[in-house]
Amino acid sequence: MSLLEVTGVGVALAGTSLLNNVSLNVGRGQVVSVIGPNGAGKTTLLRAIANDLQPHCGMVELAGQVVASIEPRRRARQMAVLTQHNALDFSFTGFEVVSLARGPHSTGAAMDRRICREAMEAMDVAHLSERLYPTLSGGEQQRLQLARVLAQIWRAEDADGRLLLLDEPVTSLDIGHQHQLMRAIKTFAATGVAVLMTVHDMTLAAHYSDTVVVLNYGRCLASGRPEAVLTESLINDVFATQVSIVPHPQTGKPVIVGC
Ligand SMILES: Nc1ncnc2c1ncn2[C@@H]1O[C@H](COP(=O)(O)OP(=O)(O)OP(=O)(O)O)[C@@H](O)[C@H]1O
Repeated sequence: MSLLEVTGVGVALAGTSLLNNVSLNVGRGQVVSVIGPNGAGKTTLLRAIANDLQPHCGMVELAGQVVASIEPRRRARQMAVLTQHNALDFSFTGFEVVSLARGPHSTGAAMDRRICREAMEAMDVAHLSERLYPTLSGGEQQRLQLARVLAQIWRAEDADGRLLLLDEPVTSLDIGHQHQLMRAIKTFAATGVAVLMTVHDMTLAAHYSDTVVVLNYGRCLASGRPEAVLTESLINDVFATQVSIVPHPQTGKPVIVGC
């Protein structure tokens, strides 16, 4: 059984169907990327999984338990969510922002500080500890928020069955930090965490994901290994564009080139 099991989920808001019969699985240690055009339903899917939206049908289970039925504080030790918008106008320091993640835990101040420092090092933001959050650049804020969600589910011994949900985590990041972040996510997943993220850059998704899920008009169109799913015909159809796919010179993984 996979750690995250989404089965036949449907979501409707304001009389409009936003997700229709969506199913997917993410196992421990796996990285799964959801791709699709603007408005396809990617954020809605993450919100339904995080219990932020109530599906009108279907089921979301984490480690065999219906997510909506998990006690909220326990759920916060198991599941961390990076949303697209993380506005914060308080003059918190970088370290204080990351420390917010340890609220659901009772691991003690010394351990919490250590975990926050380790998560900040993983996201290359240790040097921003004393900086005031509102004074940071967009990319620096993004990486700090990433450190916060990692710190929330950092240790396997704090929760059985950890899930990381990331909505467009590489937005605002330069190419160096995009790859550094994706490598850090892979390393983190390897500690037994299931990772589900939305990504617009299909080349990045192909390079770092075990599975790619294609969503359009709230429906799951394809799911599988990146090399199998990311074909020119599927991308051209779904995104109404013309792309070429060439193998990466070192890894052989698909590189998607728009024109
Ligand atoms: N509260 C709401 N009421 C009505 N429609 C909504 C609501 N929230 C989202 N939608 C619509 O649902 C659709 C899916 O939105 P969603 O944010 O999930 O798309 P997305 O795939 O994440 O898009 P993007 O790539 O642009 O971030 C969009 O057409 C959006 O306008």
